[in-house]
Amino acid sequence: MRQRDTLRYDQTLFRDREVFEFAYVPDQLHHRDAQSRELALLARQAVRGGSPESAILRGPPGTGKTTTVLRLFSEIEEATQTIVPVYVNCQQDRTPLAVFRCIFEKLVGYAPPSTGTHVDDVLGSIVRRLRDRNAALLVCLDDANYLHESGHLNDLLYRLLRLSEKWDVRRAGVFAVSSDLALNLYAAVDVRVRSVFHPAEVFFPPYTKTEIREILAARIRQGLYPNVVPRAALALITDIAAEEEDVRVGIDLVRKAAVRAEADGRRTVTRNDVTEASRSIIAPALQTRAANLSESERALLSRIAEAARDGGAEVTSGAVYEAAQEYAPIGKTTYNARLKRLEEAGIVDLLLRTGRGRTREILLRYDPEQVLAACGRPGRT
Ligand SMILES: Nc1ncnc2c1ncn2[C@@H]1O[C@H](COP(=O)(O)OP(=O)(O)OP(=O)(O)O)[C@@H](O)[C@H]1O
Repeated sequence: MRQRDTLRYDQTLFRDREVFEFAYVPDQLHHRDAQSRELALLARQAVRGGSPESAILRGPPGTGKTTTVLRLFSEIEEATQTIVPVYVNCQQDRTPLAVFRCIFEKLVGYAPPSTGTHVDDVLGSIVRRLRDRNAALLVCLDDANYLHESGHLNDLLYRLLRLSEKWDVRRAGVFAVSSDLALNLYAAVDVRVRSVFHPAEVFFPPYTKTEIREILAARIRQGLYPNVVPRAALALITDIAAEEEDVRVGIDLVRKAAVRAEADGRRTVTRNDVTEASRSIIAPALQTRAANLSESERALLSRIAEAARDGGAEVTSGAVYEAAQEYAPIGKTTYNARLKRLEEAGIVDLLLRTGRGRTREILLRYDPEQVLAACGRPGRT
């Protein structure tokens, strides 16, 4: 009986909840073939006694950088013992000692003593293990920008990449990951390091809307029972994730919407579940957009959000103008210019309605409470 493929009323909507966990690495990555191939090629240089090559992985948040590396690392681990892939989260481990402790733990199988350990002692143990196994290190420094910020990037890279010269082991490879597009990690290291660090640059562009939909659909197939997320709900989730330019937002929305439906005893997710779930998701794009507005534009946006929150469905330009006058009188031209700015900023849509007289309807693209929070005002208490 195909029990796992059918859903009974007393069952959960989830086939596998782990599929929606933050640390989940899918077996198959979509739309990252080029990057996966390039990184595999760099790692492969270590086969037959060589050393892995280094790379800098750049791309905005949620473009699959970490997942692509972790996927490759688990394939390497299955395939060979002569490359030792080590993943380090530099947001957590920001000093050379902390990073070398991670490497030690991976090689030895347990953590070094937590106090009184000097970096050279840890390094000594690492080198002995590498020699015993005739293995080469391949270290992923995820969020390497934190190492740069803490002032340790140079020192760490220097020690790591010079290991081979000093101790006669195979040269390590480094995959340095950064989602800070304004930071050029290679330019940030000094000449001493550059003499040993020759990274390839691997770029991860934002996913298109179609790509986001395909990634989400695959995740849904894996983690939920069939037909739990109908087409219309997936379309809305895709719209929101594409607007945020972050597939992670979409994955989180699927999980939250399914949890809502499940709690209600329903077998399918509705668009309303998605809208409700989206309220609890931080909207990074909205935050940035609101932060770029002037004080007076934000004040106007707050009036619109209050009207949408309190007044029901339709918010007209005329009504908001009246409400705005109560706070600080402004002329029609200034008002219209500010309204236009809000539209250009991608926070509202202005809809001209013709009929009896011409009315302009203001449609908020985000939940009113979220808009108020982004404007720095408390929401409904
Ligand atoms: N191509 C893909 N196929 C399947 N899932 C993906 C893909 N790309 C990203 N994901 C999923 O999206 C989420 C975010 O991906 P990931 O953490 O790898 O992004 P990132 O670029 O490292 O982000 P950040 O810079 O914020 O750390 C993860 O849950 C991951 O599983």
